[in-house]
Amino acid sequence: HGKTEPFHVATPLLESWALSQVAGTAVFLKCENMQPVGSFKIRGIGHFCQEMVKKGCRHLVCSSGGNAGIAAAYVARKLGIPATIVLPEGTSPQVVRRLEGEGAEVQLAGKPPELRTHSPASFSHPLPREGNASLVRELKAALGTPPAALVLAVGGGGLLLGVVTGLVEVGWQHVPIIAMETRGAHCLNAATKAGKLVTLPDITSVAKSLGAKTVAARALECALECEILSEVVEDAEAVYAVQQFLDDERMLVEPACGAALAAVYSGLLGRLRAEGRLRPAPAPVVVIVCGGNNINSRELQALRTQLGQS
Ligand SMILES: COC[C@H](NCc1c(COP(=O)(O)O)cnc(C)c1O)C(=O)O
Repeated sequence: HGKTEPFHVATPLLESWALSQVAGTAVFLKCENMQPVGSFKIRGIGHFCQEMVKKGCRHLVCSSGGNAGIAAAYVARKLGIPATIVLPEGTSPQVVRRLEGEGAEVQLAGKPPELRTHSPASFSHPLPREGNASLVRELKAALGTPPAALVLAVGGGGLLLGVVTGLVEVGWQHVPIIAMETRGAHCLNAATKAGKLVTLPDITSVAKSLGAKTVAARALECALECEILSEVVEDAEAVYAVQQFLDDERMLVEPACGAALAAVYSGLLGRLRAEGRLRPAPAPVVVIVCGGNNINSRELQALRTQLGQS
């Protein structure tokens, strides 16, 4: 592997018959769950780590909810340098196992780590968003014409910022973005309502990967400047979407990703069109399936029981 080629793969843009039926419009899925690290994180963190190593970094340290950590550990292994990943208590055992499998040193922190401190997952740095912008270049290559809307999940706003950067780069800056959060991890929505950054007292959503208490300032600026619809779904809707997606497409993703899929499964897309907040267009709606490793069949069952869905 050349040191400068990106570590991410160009993921499939899957036309989903099932989700198109539910949404009543064409829905295409950008399958970032198929990245070698199980989520889109390889695009931003991977690019960031490569640049840091070029600048002489010899040890990657990343505090993470797990997915950014796996991406950093994967890149560190590929580049032949050590990695230390700081994780919150209660991270899924399979994430710890994968990190150790990648050769990383794992440190379990107390509360979910404040991601912005010393982690490449910090959302203020421009490199992760440049990496995430590669996703939109692939969409442009695959679709040619702009989608009717782009649906994505928001934690600290890194994915959102990367997508905005990519849309501007390919001349699709007018494509509406539907920015999905779960209640209890809705730092962007709270900020857009307040017109300024808001720090949530705690993360109470089961979608721990969306667990940034404060959204990146640049993401709030984007939400106020660009055509971004900030929407919040309940944990129950996100977990229901995970289950429906598993049955519809036979792929298992985290509740964080369920938040994006819930734009379809909760009927939100239809409501936005009915309210005229989303122009009905023949063009497809693209949902970014961000993936995530903090889930398995047993954990999904436990979540469904906890939320009274089984
Ligand atoms: C605690 O976790 C923060 C970060 N996950 C972020 C994340 C997001 C949100 O992306 P963001 O908006 O933070 O760029 C969405 N979907 C998935 C599957 C994610 O893992 C991490 O893994 O360290």
